[in-house]
Amino acid sequence: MTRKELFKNTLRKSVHAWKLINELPLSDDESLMLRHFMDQPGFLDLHWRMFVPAIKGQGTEEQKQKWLPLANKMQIIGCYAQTELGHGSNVQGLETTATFDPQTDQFILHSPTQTSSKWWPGGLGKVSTHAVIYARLITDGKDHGVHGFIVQLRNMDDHSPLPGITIGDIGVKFGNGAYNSMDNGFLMFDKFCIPRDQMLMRLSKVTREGKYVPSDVPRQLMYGTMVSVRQTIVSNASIAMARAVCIATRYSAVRRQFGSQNGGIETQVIDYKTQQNRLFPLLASAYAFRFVGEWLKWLYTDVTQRLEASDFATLPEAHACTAGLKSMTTSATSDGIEECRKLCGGHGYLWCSGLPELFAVYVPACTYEGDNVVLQLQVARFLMKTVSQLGSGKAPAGTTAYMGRAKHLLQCRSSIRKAEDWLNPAMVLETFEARALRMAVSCANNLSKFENQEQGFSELLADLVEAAIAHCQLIVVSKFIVKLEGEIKGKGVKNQLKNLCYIYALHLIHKHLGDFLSTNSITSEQASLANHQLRSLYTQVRPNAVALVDAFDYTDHYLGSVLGRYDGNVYPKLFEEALKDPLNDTVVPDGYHEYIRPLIKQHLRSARL
Ligand SMILES: CCCCC/C=C\C/C=C\C/C=C\C/C=C\C/C=C\CCC(=O)SCCNC(=O)CCNC(=O)[C@H](O)C(C)(C)COP(=O)(O)OP(=O)(O)OC[C@H]1O[C@@H](n2cnc3c(N)ncnc32)[C@H](O)[C@@H]1OP(=O)(O)O
Ligand SMILES: Cc1cc2nc3c(=O)[nH]c(=O)nc-3n(C[C@H](O)[C@H](O)[C@H](O)COP(=O)(O)OP(=O)(O)OC[C@H]3O[C@@H](n4cnc5c(N)ncnc54)[C@H](O)[C@@H]3O)c2cc1C
Repeated sequence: MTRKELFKNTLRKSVHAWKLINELPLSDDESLMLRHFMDQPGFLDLHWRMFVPAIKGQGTEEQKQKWLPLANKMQIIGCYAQTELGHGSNVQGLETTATFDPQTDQFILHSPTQTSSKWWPGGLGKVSTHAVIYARLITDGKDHGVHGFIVQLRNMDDHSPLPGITIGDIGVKFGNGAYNSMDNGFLMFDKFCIPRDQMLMRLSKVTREGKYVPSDVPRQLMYGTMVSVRQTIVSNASIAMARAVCIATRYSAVRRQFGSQNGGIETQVIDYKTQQNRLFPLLASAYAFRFVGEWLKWLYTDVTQRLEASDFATLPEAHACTAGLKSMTTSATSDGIEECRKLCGGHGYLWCSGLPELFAVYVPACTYEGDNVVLQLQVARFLMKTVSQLGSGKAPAGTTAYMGRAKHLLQCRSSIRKAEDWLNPAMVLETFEARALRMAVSCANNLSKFENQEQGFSELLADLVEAAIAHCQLIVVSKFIVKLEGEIKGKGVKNQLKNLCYIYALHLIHKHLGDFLSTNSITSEQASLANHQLRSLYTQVRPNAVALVDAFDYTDHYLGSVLGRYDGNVYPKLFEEALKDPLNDTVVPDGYHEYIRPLIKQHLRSARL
């Protein structure tokens, strides 16, 4: 499809989905499933996942009563317009202004520079009638920083932009199809006025007289919508990873190369240890991200309930966990999808493998909802704060509880003696805890050598990100282990999940061996025992690998992959797909008479001479 056709088709699908949700009707969870099966980014994502939650989280009761019924019935369509051409990560650096005018009781929204243009918001370019806009609030000449406002963008009769608003699509993005179904947009305000009651005022307020009343709750609650979406992105990572792994695993069982003597049957590529060493950790990651996603959903629900009761104690941890896990899982999933493409050899590069489009649509997850490095630095700040408070009497809680055992973890030596010890949950956990704590403490020690903490932080950014990643990996491993300790129906299933859990943990040890050795969390002998155990786990997973991806229960239609077909009938179907290509509509291609024939004839003439 052309971009215009793709966009229009996405509108058609979205509206059809909305009709089904209402007619059947579907619950929230079922609607989310429908979104997965629709399998295309579109304006509904931003309306439901960001616009509505922003009003719910930051609006007053009156604002919610006014706007939510309209939004819930989709009588208005909204998006989340925060990022600007000049600033995305640095939210405090946004330039759009919202200046209160006491004469008219309105805010005047203005884009003072080109870099202040809103740039990227999904659904903004062509669809949304409304947006939650983030802009600097100015009253009486004083800048109070960034706040949210509900703004109507387009005329409700003919969809034209309202006077004072310039709006459009930012252009084609990475890949053919992929995220191009979405109208990511730009927007400029030219002294555009909105009534005062359209500032989202649950947190802070501007009175009729123009007095700014600051929030009596943490201002970070303004970032709540991002926390909520980051949490869902972790579960989505599992879905995308599982999809790629399903394709690569099934195809690896079908594909045969080498290994035959005297023309006998060749080896299935899945039987090569190198293939297993690349594939099975990804299979394990798909399960690991699902379990950590379930846990994160619980954490998010818990913090939301606490916030409603004005208990803000767990907000920093919820922020660190959502930011860090969003970052870690999306980076691993993007890399994993690309690895799956390579695991499928040349055919993985074909569009009909399903992997190129999956990669193209998935990879912006490393950037949207917070650049992955920027988010790990938030985790690092949280960790540095936690380390600095050790010994102050305030015991670390939640995912940093292990730091409360700093004395032991800083000096303990791993008691792994034989390969099977690497299947001991307590020993594995302690190894990850020791590594994470030692990396964090080492950063904190290095930071303390700087007179200026911020300067030290800047200098040590790369080390801090590594420490943050180590902490996030510990969370994923620990939540997998907790899952195993819970109720799992069927001993066989439990055994398989156990294998995957230890593959996940041991492959991380192998991948980040430098961290584990340099922090003395393990010795090189213990590392080689881990490798030995990993190989043995691969052998145990091998007979069940296809069943473990079948368990994701993806239909062929959803997978959209010739290589990942359930029936394994890959080769005839590759031919069928090839023959569908428009280039094969004619035997002699368009352009033959114009370019190829004259070229060949010229050679023939010169040959005769
Ligand atoms: C192929 C398969 C896919 C299947 C998909 C299927 C279905 C999908 C279904 C649904 C889709 C679901 C979701 C997708 C929907 C939409 C996604 C699409 C588009 C994405 C939209 C966006 O990108 S919106 C824009 C997002 N922008 C960002 O994320 C900006 C990143 N920057 C920031 O967040 C912040 O500015 C910052 C955190 C980097 C720094 O903030 P700053 O104010 O400067 O703060 P600091 O000084 O550093 O810290 C101050 C203080 O605040 C704490 N803090 C910061 N953030 C938060 C927070 N969010 N919550 C709580 N606390 C926070 C920080 O820790 C500091 O604390 P201390 O003072 O105590 O240290
Ligand atoms: C597909 C897609 C959809 C989007 N949808 C929306 C939307 O609906 N609404 C919306 O408001 N926004 C949206 N965005 C914007 C998105 O949220 C931002 O692009 C994202 O937050 C990253 O910000 P940035 O582009 O400013 O990156 P930058 O911050 O400019 O990042 C550039 C580089 O600088 C590095 N960097 C930046 N700051 C630091 C630092 N402090 N320390 C170390 N390194 C640093 C980053 O790691 C990165 O390598 C979308 C983006 C994409 C790609």
